[in-house]
Amino acid sequence: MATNKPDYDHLSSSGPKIPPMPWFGMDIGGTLTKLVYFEPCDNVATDDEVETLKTIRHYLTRNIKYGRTGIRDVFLQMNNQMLGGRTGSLHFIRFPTSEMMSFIELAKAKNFPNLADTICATGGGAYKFETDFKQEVNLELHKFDELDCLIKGIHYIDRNNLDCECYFWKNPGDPKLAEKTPFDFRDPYPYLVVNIGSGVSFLTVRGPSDYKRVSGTSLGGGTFLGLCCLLTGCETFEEAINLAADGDSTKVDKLVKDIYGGDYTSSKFKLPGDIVASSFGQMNLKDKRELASREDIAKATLTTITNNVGSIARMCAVTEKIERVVFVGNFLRVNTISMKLLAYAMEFWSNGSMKALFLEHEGYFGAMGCLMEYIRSGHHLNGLPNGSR
Ligand SMILES: Nc1ncnc2c1ncn2[C@@H]1O[C@H](COP(=O)(O)OP(=O)(O)OP(=O)(O)O)[C@@H](O)[C@H]1O
Ligand SMILES: CC(C)(CO)[C@@H](O)C(=O)NCCC(=O)O
Repeated sequence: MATNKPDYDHLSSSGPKIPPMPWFGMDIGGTLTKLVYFEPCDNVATDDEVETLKTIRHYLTRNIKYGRTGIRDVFLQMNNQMLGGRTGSLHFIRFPTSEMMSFIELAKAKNFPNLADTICATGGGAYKFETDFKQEVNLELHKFDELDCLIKGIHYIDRNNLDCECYFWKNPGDPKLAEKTPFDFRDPYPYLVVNIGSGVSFLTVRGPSDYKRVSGTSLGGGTFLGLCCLLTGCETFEEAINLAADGDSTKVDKLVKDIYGGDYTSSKFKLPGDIVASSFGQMNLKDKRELASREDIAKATLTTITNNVGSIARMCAVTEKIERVVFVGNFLRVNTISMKLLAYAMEFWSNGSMKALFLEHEGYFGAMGCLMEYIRSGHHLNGLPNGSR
């Protein structure tokens, strides 16, 4: 993807000795745990490897649902991938982090520690659950930094997805004309990446290994879901998004025109009447509260969080003199409302100079980067206590 020499050439067959199968990368986030699994299909496996792969196929890649809450995102599967000199498919799996103890129990029941003695993990849960993995299933968690993994994962997937990974929204403000459009991201630097998970991190990326976290906000995907559950009584992210899709946030928010009776136009300042002056600004009045439906409240919650993230992103981009802003994280899953809002807001507030970009594997980059770190580690991690590298 980059004009600069990429930093993952070491994943080719000429790199250091590759680690034993199975190859997993796990990102244990504040809300969701993401798992990327590389399944080789090149028929060069040893007998031991064949057995291991067979067992994993039985439990993992043969299924698309695991228990009540685990899901494999089949539509994101990447075939014909060359990693560490092997050819195979990348599988993408997620489950709520609140189910982690059940996952560990399941791994114990299915004798997973017989298949692997090392698991590479990133995200806050790699630290939080480290002793549980050790005590319950005798598995060493080898920890990698979540933002390093995020950037590595973005670069790998963008470069290697045979279908187009990166896209933008054409005419985002017009429901009839809005159109998802491929974007050529081969020469990406510099760009700002906005990772909207439970909380939000903002990073400037100026080269394959030249990046820094420039800002963050606690008002993120976790806030949207938490507030929506509190205010509407919904139970899941999908339900919250479906409610929002049928809602009208202007019943909840106070717009500029609710204050001015129209646009705010003076000799010095201009604000269109249709933009939000105060999120939830009508909800102090009993009669307005009675008129607002659950759908309206869900839409207002989604709009509030999205606009706030968009506004911080724009400020970071201005300060850092960057024009391309890449939004990732599972908050954007099945959430075209927020993507279009972000796309419209970035364009509108920057007078067309900034572009909002999105990536198909939105929440999986950390787990992908973690898998790459495992492969890069070669044999080094296996059998060594964590931290001895
Ligand atoms: N099935 C789902 N269940 C719960 N939240 C979901 C789901 N799908 C999308 N989301 C949204 O995605 C957010 C979590 O995103 P993501 O997985 O990228 O972050 P995380 O890694 O859990 O959090 P953090 O990086 O802050 O530790 C949730 O807060 C919610 O807004
Ligand atoms: C704590 C992390 C990095 C965990 O992924 C994320 O949730 C985040 O960036 N939260 C925002 C923290 C802040 O206010 O900067």
